[in-house]
Amino acid sequence: MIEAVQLYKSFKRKGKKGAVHAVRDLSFGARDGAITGLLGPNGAGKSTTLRMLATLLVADHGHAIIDGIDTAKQPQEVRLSLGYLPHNSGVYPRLTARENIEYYARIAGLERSLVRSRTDKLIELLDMGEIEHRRADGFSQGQRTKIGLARALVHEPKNLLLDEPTNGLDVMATRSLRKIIRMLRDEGHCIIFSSHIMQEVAALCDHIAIISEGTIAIADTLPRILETTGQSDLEDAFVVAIGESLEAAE
Ligand SMILES: Nc1ncnc2c1ncn2[C@@H]1O[C@H](COP(=O)(O)OP(=O)(O)OP(=O)(O)O)[C@@H](O)[C@H]1O
Repeated sequence: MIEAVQLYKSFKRKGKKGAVHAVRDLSFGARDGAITGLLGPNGAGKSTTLRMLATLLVADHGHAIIDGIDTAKQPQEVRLSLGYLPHNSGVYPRLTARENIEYYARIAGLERSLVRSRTDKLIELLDMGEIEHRRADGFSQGQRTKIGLARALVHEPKNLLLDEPTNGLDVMATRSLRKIIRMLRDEGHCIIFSSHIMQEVAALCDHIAIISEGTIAIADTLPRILETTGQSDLEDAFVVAIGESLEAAE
């Protein structure tokens, strides 16, 4: 279970007055055994929110609670139960694809035999055989995303935070990813993924949190979001929810 409670995060602007209010008064929850989609336009605050949940950024105000633990107070403990795919996939260019994954598996404390078997499994699942022994320097966006995903998944974490996980993936890799995410959901994992792709979120998510200008415009199941906004598809509902949220903020 992941809860964001009234999170705020601002960034100072170098050499300028004022700050960018990336996230403001943002609250939502993500259940275990469910896929929660964080859906929002460019610059809405999705990555900033995920980075706070992943303990990489400290909120100015508010709390992020993961399985009852406050991420600001016990970040090390929280990290043990987290898999995180950052927006830029965070790949080490001098390591091969396999080395990138195995390195994370070792950091997560997996035994040597598990490091090998889990890495083998993910390389097969994500169809990475051809790049397994190549250095990541120069990899395409999709190839980097696959490494980032494998690293997020290798220790089979209870909670998964995926920042635009289909970024650069081809059709087959996207299908494999959906299969993996659904399988993990059915095993009881708590999964949050960010996206600005409506079809992807509508197809995969049990719960959707629409974010606009750093705050949650609406968070609910797809049928209830359609009902509340009086629309018949997610794209129209998204436009209505964001418009209402901006009006309320004025
Ligand atoms: N380190 C930073 N320094 C300054 N501004 C930042 C920083 N990180 C994020 N921002 C700003 O905060 C706002 C939210 O950014 P964020 O990356 O969280 O949005 P996003 O919803 O993930 O966007 P996208 O879909 O384009 O990736 C943006 O205006 C962005 O420019």
